[in-house]
Amino acid sequence: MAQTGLEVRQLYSERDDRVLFAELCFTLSAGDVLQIAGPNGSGKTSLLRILAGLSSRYQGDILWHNHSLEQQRADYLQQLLYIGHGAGIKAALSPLENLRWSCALRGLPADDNPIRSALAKVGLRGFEEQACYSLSAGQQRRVNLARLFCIPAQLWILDEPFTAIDQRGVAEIEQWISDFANTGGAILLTTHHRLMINRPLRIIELGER
Ligand SMILES: Nc1ncnc2c1ncn2[C@@H]1O[C@H](COP(=O)(O)OP(=O)(O)OP(=O)(O)O)[C@@H](O)[C@H]1O
Repeated sequence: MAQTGLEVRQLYSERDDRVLFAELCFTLSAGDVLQIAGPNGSGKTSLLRILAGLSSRYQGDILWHNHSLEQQRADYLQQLLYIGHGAGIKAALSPLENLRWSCALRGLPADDNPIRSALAKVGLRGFEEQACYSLSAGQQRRVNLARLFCIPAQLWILDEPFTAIDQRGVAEIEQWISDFANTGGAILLTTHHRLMINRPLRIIELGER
């Protein structure tokens, strides 16, 4: 049976005296894909930032492999790959340099080969050493997404991964999500796009009235 990865119990968060979500409960195990849906401003990014350990604006419990996040924050962050909805890169650096930083921050060995492969996988072969400010919005997004392929993780948390991505790229990302889940990864994501993946998809709707 799949090990319970992430468990959220009775999560509550508010912003400016407005409740974003309350009594939110779910589990996310190996192979699961969970979409957080809801209208603009309903709290999707807020929830993902909480689960990525970037915000403490919540009440309730978050468990990773049955232990509270506080007890094993370092281990959790090492197993987690969070891609926020911003570009998430340094514009003055090249894709290669950006990813070297990301890998170094994760304590991965300095080796350009997996980084170059990751950049090729996201369609950036030939752009490895060009400053990111000279890349298009979609290409910059792809630099950030390349982290999916050079940083090992058990859990992907992806905030609007399809932003600025062309139609073919959208289908590719859907395939990456399916592949990651098929190999035992767990994925939590937000998107306004109707996901087409060959895995069972669970959806939690925030801001339901
Ligand atoms: N930095 C901030 N300061 C003050 N309020 C904020 C901040 N970030 C978000 N909020 C508020 O929190 C609420 C939830 O925002 P959040 O970004 O989580 O929504 P969302 O569901 O991700 O929206 P979208 O679909 O537009 O990305 C909104 O009402 C927003 O105004």
